[in-house]
Amino acid sequence: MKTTQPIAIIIMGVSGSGKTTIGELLSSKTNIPFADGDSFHPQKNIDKMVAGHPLNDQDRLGWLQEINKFCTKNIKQGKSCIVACSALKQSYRAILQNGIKEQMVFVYLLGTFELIQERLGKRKSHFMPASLLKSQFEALQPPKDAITMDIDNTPTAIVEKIVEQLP
Ligand SMILES: Nc1ncnc2c1ncn2[C@@H]1O[C@H](COP(=O)(O)OP(=O)(O)OP(=O)(O)O)[C@@H](O)[C@H]1O
Ligand SMILES: O=C(O)[C@H](O)[C@@H](O)[C@H](O)[C@H](O)CO
Repeated sequence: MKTTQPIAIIIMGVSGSGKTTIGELLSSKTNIPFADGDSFHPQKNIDKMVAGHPLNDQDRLGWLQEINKFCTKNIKQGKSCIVACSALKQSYRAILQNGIKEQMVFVYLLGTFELIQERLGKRKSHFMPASLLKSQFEALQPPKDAITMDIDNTPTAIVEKIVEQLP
């Protein structure tokens, strides 16, 4: 990292792409605090996903606004933050960036359906069912202006590459 200005780093990608894993490791390497976007969901969103139903734009709106508020608060206080958030559509990323576009950096975790399905199959104790992966890929609009990382690599190697590319 080169910048001395505060930045909000959003680790994005479909469920199971590794946002929490990579976000936590990046946090330990950079000393920038990590927050999991999952913890900003209202209970009704969690219940819906647990029941096997994908969220729609309306369900995600308030959640994305909360994450934008959290990032804005940090930036205003002069602090950087790392947040894991699927941020699947361009319109969602616009909500996240509202008022802090220049200070927000997206890191996109790119992987195949097959690889992620396999990882989700092995993951223990998480509310998000693997059956929702197809809907995640259907909603996904890959970003053009993100630091893009192939997830078919070790977390350590991925995080090293992210650190090299951060502004
Ligand atoms: N680079 C990697 N190599 C191998 N396994 C990985 C890698 N990244 C993540 N995993 C594993 O894949 C699973 C999914 O990762 P993780 O929970 O971090 O994804 P996520 O994007 O945060 O998921 P969700 O959006 O559902 O919260 C976990 O079991 C994790 O240990
Ligand atoms: O956008 C969405 O459909 C959801 O927010 C999910 O992606 C979850 O937040 C989470 O990442 C799953 O664990």
